[in-house]
Order: sequence, then C-alpha cells, then structure tokens
Amino acid sequence: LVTVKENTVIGYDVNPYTVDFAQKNEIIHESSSEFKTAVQKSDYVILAAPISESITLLNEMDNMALEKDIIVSDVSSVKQSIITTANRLTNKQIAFIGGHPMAGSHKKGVEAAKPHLFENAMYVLTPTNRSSDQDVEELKQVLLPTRSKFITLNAEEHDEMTGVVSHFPHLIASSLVHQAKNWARTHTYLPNLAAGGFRDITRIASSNPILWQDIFYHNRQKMSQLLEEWITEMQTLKKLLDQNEKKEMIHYLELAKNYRDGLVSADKGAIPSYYDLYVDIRDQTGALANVTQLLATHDISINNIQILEIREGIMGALRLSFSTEQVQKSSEVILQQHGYETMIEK
Ligand SMILES: NC(=O)C1=CN([C@@H]2O[C@H](COP(=O)(O)OP(=O)(O)OC[C@H]3O[C@@H](n4cnc5c(N)ncnc54)[C@H](O)[C@@H]3O)[C@@H](O)[C@H]2O)C=CC1
Ligand SMILES: O=C(O)C(=O)Cc1ccc(O)cc1
Repeated sequence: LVTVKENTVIGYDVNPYTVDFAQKNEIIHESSSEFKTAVQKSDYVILAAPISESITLLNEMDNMALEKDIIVSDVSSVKQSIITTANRLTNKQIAFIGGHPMAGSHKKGVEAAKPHLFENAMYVLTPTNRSSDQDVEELKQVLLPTRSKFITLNAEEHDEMTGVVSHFPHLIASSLVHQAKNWARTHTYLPNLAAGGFRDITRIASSNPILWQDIFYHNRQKMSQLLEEWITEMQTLKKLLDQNEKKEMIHYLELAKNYRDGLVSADKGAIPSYYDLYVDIRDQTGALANVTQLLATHDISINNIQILEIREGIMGALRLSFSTEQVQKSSEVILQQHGYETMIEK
C-alpha cells in the first residue's frame, strides 16, 4: 500500500485481483501495476505484504532512483528482521520507521479490510537509525485517521512481547486442534462436544498458515524460548495433577483468572478492538432475526455475532461485536427499548 501527500492512496499488490477489489470498494484512490512507479510517485510508503516479501520490497527500494525524500513503514508482525534490513539501507532518501498495528483477524485478503479495524488498537512504531524524531511525528500524523494508539518500542522488546501474547498463543491454538483431531480418530462424537471454550481458544488456528509460518520463522528464537518455558510449566502442572495438589491448583487457576480478568477492558491496552454486547435470548432462529433486523433498521452494522451456549428451549446469549464504543452503546439502548436484556462486560 502506498500513499502520496494530497491524501491520495495508491495501491499496489502482486495479485491484480487485490488491487482491483480495493479500487472497486474505494479502499484506495488509485492503483499501480508496478511497485517502482507507485513508490516514485509517493511521499509515504507502507509495506503490508508477508514479512519476507516486505523485506525484499524494502531492499528493492534501496536501489530505486527517487526524486524526493520518502518515509517508509511496514505492518510486519515481527520487527527485528525488517529493522535490521532498514538499518543497512544505503539510499539516503529513505527514512524507515517500523510499524505494527495490533489489530486484525484470522481472515486473509483484501476482503477482510474494515474502515475501523485499527480504531483504539495499539500501533507499535519502531524507529531506526534511518529515521529522525521528526520523521516519526510525520508518520504519526499520516496514521492519525486510523485512530489507533501509538507506542514506541525497539524491535527486541516488541518481538519479545508479541511473541508472548500473539505468536506463541497461535502455536498453542494449533496444537490444541491437533490434539482434538487425533482423539477424534477413536472418538468420532468428539467434535460435537467442542463447546464455546474450545472454539474461543482455537479461533486463531483458522488463520492463514503461510503468514503464520513466516511470523514464527522471523521470531524463531523467542518462539523456541517460549516453547521451552511452556514445556517446563506443563511439567509443573502435570505434577500438581498427578499428586492431587488441590490448593496449589486452585491457586494457579486463581492467579490466571485474576490476571486475565484485568486484561478484558479495551482501554487497559489489551488487544481487543471490538466492542461486545451480550443479549439474552430465548430461541435461536427468532431472536437472531429480530435482533439483526432491529439493528439494521437503525443502520447499525454488526461486525460479528456469536451464539453462546444455546440449546433448544433454553435461555442463551448472543455476543454482538461492534467496531466502536458509540455503536455498542446505541445498540444497547435500542435493544433495551425493545425489551431485550443486555450486558456490556466491564
Ligand atoms: N492478519 C493480521 O491480523 C495482521 C497481519 N499483520 C501483518 O500484515 C502483513 C500482511 O498480512 P495480511 O494482511 O494478514 O496478509 P494477506 O495475505 O491478507 O495480505 C498480504 C498481501 O500481500 C500481497 N503480496 C504478497 N507478496 C507481495 C509482493 N512481493 N509485492 C506486493 N504484494 C505482495 C498478497 O498478494 C496479499 O494481497 C504481514 O506482514 C503480517 O505479519 C499485522 C497485523 C495484523
Ligand atoms: O486474529 C486475531 O485476533 C489476532 O490476533 C490478529 C493479529 C494477527 C497478527 C498480528 O500481528 C496482530 C494481530
């Protein structure tokens, strides 16, 4: 993705379908079929390809003849490798600042783009020896409309922290799915018993495998260290179980619960970029149709709907996710006015 100064966004992608889709859906103003042409027209460039590809593109830019100075950034989930590349650039006209918006989903492709995707999300910026404080401020101004919250981190601390809260959980989610798959060979009814908990913890296992292999590869040292720590932790847990250490187990679960409960609120800096509203419902089909229609008549669009723990004839709940707090609050008012019981997690 490439932007030029007069608020014009030029899009470039190796896949022409992506550029075409982006233009038809007004995600970009202009398109380019050649990376070099797009770069040469631009004041700011944001590389949003898989990490290894963004590194290649940055190296390509180093050899380009540019008529003006440009600020280049990226969105790669791992920072060290691209920052190392940036620190070695020789083209004096390029100022590089690493970027990583902590928002997204398990979906891939341009179709997953959303105008409010980055709103309230943390956006990590990683300055390099190829950027000044003024360049960082200028980039922030360009990114201001995303309404994300900027934080400056160096590559090492970024990769350590995202390793813990983003990359490593992915590996665990996939391994849990593998475990279930193996057990399902001998227990064919198993998938029917997979309740909300299993779905919650494994959602990210449905992400794009090529992208995640690339993330694991670029953060392989941290991943390996985390895996080692995890194995030790699992061995400790196994001991607690085998020796029926009740108190210790309750203590372990309590500590995790307390810490996790403190992470829920969006403004405490945790990752959620959605605003959830829970609605009590009696039956699935009728309630789903009523709730969605009611909100649609008020021009409210729902980002995601999940049916929680519902069985025929028994009260259940819908989890509606919205992209802004304002829409979440107005949906609550509308639904309450129509007799629905609602809840927003504090
Ligand atoms: N998926 C997510 O939730 C998040 C992803 N990221 C980072 O964003 C980057 C892109 O990830 P996604 O958007 O999920 O992947 P994606 O697969 O949806 O999009 C990547 C795009 O890059 C294009 N591409 C690949 N090689 C290219 C090249 N050499 N030149 C031009 N275009 C090329 C592909 O055709 C595709 O349209 C990655 O670096 C990832 O680490 C960062 C935050 C969140
Ligand atoms: O699917 C999810 O919930 C995510 O965690 C999205 C995500 C994927 C990659 C990132 O580098 C940052 C955020």
